[in-house]
Amino acid sequence: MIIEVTGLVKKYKDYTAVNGVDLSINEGEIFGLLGPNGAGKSTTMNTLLGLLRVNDGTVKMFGKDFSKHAREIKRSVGYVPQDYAFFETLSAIDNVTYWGKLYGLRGEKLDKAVQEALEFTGLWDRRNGIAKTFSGGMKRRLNIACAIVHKPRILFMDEPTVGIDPQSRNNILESIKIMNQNGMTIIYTTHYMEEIEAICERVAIMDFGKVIALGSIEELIDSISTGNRLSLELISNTETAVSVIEKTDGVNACNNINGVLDIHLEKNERSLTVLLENLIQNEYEIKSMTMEKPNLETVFLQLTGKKLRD
Ligand SMILES: Nc1ncnc2c1ncn2[C@@H]1O[C@H](COP(=O)(O)OP(=O)(O)OP(=O)(O)O)[C@@H](O)[C@H]1O
Repeated sequence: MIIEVTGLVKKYKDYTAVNGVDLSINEGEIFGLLGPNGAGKSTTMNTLLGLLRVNDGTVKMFGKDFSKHAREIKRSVGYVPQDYAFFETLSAIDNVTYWGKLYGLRGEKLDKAVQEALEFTGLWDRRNGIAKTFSGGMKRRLNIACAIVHKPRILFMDEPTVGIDPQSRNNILESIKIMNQNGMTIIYTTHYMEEIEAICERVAIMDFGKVIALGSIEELIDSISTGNRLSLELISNTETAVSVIEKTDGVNACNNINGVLDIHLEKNERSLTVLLENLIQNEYEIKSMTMEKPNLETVFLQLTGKKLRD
């Protein structure tokens, strides 16, 4: 276990933003913190990083109590904040050098580390460019270069893809996988479930300052009772089909949405077969059909009754 958090509480005056969070993170994993805006992800991350004082609870990193060994622990930790952590008026190379120096690197070791961080983030060719002239994607990559120059063992990333185009986002997600393959443990917050599904092994889902579910993506999906969701278009008689479908074994709900039947199936391997057999027996003809498997959004919806991005 590289990080162990027990009973973490963080209050802002009377408001409890993190309310008794327990987390255990294994060395070498990409661990996701998923939750809607305001769930307490950033606050959790900032307390783990020692940037905010905790009101209660303990944090251990590398087996050591953070409150007693903060200085030593911080040398092996990197942080990519949601906001840009570089000077807009400095060049990329000057920014990364600045961060390298803050972590105690000097001389050739510093130069080599700066080059490696800029090469890794694809910014070496633009190293003399001034940060404020960079595109959103390049700025996000520069933020990462500043955070990894000292080669941390644990990297915290707080929504590092906010406000960038899909190509830059994929580029960043790919580089996270490479850093992880090279041995870095990564803690990643986002409110995009697709990002968690793309890179994380395990995820903690947060809502109102609490962890409401924790496990691998498969474990979380297996833990809910919701099955597949079917969108079905019939050639005719859509209205009468609703009651037939609703009465079919294995169907939880059926709604007619502008001529398309939105059907929620039970978590049962046979529910689709039974439904299709019933429709054919009743002489309904199918025009089109798409099926959506349960995902982390479904897990969140079942646990909280609301959507991740409401
Ligand atoms: N400095 C602060 N003072 C008072 N309240 C705060 C402060 N920072 C955060 N909060 C509140 O604490 C709660 C948790 O915020 P936090 O930023 O940790 O959530 P989050 O899950 O990271 O959300 P987001 O995805 O929007 O960053 C929110 O209700 C927020 O308004």
